[in-house]
Parts: sequence; structure tokens; C-alpha cells
Amino acid sequence: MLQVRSVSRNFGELRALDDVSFDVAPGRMTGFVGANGSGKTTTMRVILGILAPHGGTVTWGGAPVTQGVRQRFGYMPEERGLYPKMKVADQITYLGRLHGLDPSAARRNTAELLEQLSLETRANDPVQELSLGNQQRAQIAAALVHDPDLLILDEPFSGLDPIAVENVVEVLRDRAARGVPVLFSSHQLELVERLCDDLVIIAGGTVAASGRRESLRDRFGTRRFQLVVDDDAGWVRDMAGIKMVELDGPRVVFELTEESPSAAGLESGRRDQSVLEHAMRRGPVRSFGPVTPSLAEIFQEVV
Ligand SMILES: Nc1ncnc2c1ncn2[C@@H]1O[C@H](COP(=O)(O)OP(=O)(O)OP(=O)(O)O)[C@@H](O)[C@H]1O
Repeated sequence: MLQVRSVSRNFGELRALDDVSFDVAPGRMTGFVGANGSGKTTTMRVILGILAPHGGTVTWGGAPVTQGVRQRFGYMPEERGLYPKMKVADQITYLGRLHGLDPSAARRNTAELLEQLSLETRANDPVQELSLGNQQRAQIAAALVHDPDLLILDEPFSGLDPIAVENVVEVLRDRAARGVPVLFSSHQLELVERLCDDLVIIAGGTVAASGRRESLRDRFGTRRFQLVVDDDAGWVRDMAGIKMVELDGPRVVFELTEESPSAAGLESGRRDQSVLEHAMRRGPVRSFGPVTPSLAEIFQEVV
């Protein structure tokens, strides 16, 4: 388990990270999301020891992260750093050697990864001759070649076509299934939503929300409901303690407002039921239930 605790980091006057705490648990994919400049890369660099924190700690298995421990981490940096003129397979094998693999293990892992990432036919091409997407795949192979104990990936999906995305998803899921904690940043919220087990949402250098994906959904999702009736559902607008979010003829999405129970006439736990009862008195109800918020909606609410 990787634990980030109360980490802060300044750049001159700028407080880029302020009291950042979260865990990256074994066998779980943790999505790290936030607007541009919110502190994702800085956090990753602190975890990797590239930047020193000005406060707080990063621990691995409860102990400080030493150079030896760090060598067992896999990192895909934001600034892609492969040598343009070196052949793909040679380079990945070389990086495996740098991380302590013997020559045969480095070659074996390289071959396996190039195959998994559909790059085997490009193994003997210089990196600079690969398309950007294929360079990105090579970069992922470079982060994985030494079978790391922890994976930290800065935007691993940017620039990949949909098939390559699925390919990389499969490779990362496989690592997570073997017990490796995986932290990855991405601006593709639908992808993060589909892929992650846990989430960390960062805004302005502080953690705005974190935890299991489902529990975040529950936390932010209890106030919105969808009702489908036969006729126009516009009458919902006039009900106390309710705010209409979307109306599409017989389908309406509404929220319970923050108003006091007395203003609404009912406690919030009953207000959704009062809409349902009202609808049933008016005619048939085709469906009714809470609406699960998307990650994009949660994101907008917390940042
Ligand atoms: N070396 C540096 N010197 C000065 N300021 C920096 C440095 N690195 C980062 N910053 C600032 O720290 C803040 C956080 O940047 P960071 O790169 O961590 O954000 P990010 O969430 O990774 O953004 P993006 O999604 O755009 O990659 C920004 O305001 C950035 O300008």
C-alpha cells in the first residue's frame, strides 16, 4: 500500500500541493483526476522522489520510500523520455536492466510486453520512426518492463486510439489483478469511471474527494431522481422542496433542494416519495428511481 499523507509542495509563492492525503491500495486501479494545473504531476513526482515534499510523508508498506524501494516502482512520466534513435526493443530491455533485471529476464519481459501492446512488429525500429500513439505504447512498456511493485502513470491514455486504449486497459488491469497498486491520471473522465476502483479528485492542490468509486457515487448521488410517466411531467416543477433538472415530456429528472424540511413540507428522505405518490395519483408511473451521477457530474460538483 502506498500512503500519501499531508503532503505539501511550494514553487516559490505558489502552493502547488496543500495537505494532500490518499492511499493507493494493492490490486486496485486508482484514478487521479483534476483540472489542468491542479497538482497531479507534482504529486506523482513527489511519490517518485523527483521532487521533495515541503511537508508530509510518502510511505510504502508503512516505511519511508528509499532509493531501493523506488527502483521497484514503475513510472510513466508526463514528459515522455525515450531515446529517439534507439530501437524500441533495445531500449526497453536496457531500461529493464537499469531496474535490476538480468539480461535474459529483461529480453523476455520486453518481448512479452511488445506482444501484449501489439508492438512486436516495430521491435527493431528506432523510436522516432513510430507514430505518437505507438511511442506512447513503448513508453508504457518501459514503465512495466521490470515487473514493478507499484505503477504510477501520468496520462497513459492520451493520444491513443480507442483500440489502443482497450489494449492498454487490459495490460494495466492484468497488473492490478496480480496485486500491483496502480495510480493513473487522465482527463478522459468516462474512461476513468469505467476503469478505476478508487478515485482521487484534486482541485487547486488539495484533495476535493477520494475513496471507492461506488461510495463517491453514493455520497453525491442520493439527491437526484428520474420519473417517467405517461403524460407531461411538468407538474413536478410546482412541488415544494424540488428543483427540476431536466424535463423531456413524460420524463423528468429532479433534485431535492437544500431547503429546510418545514419549507418543503416533508423531510428530504420523504420528498422523493411524495413526488412518486403524487405521480401515481395522476396516472401510471413507468419508472422511478435515483439517478447515479457520472464522474463528470461528481467532478463538477466537488471542484
Ligand atoms: N517546476 C515548477 N516550477 C514552478 N511551478 C510549477 C512547477 N511544476 C508545476 N508547477 C505549478 O504547480 C501547479 C501544479 O502543476 P501540475 O503539473 O502538478 O498540474 P497537473 O494537475 O499535472 O496539470 P495537467 O493536467 O495540466 O498536467 C501548476 O500551477 C503549475 O504551474
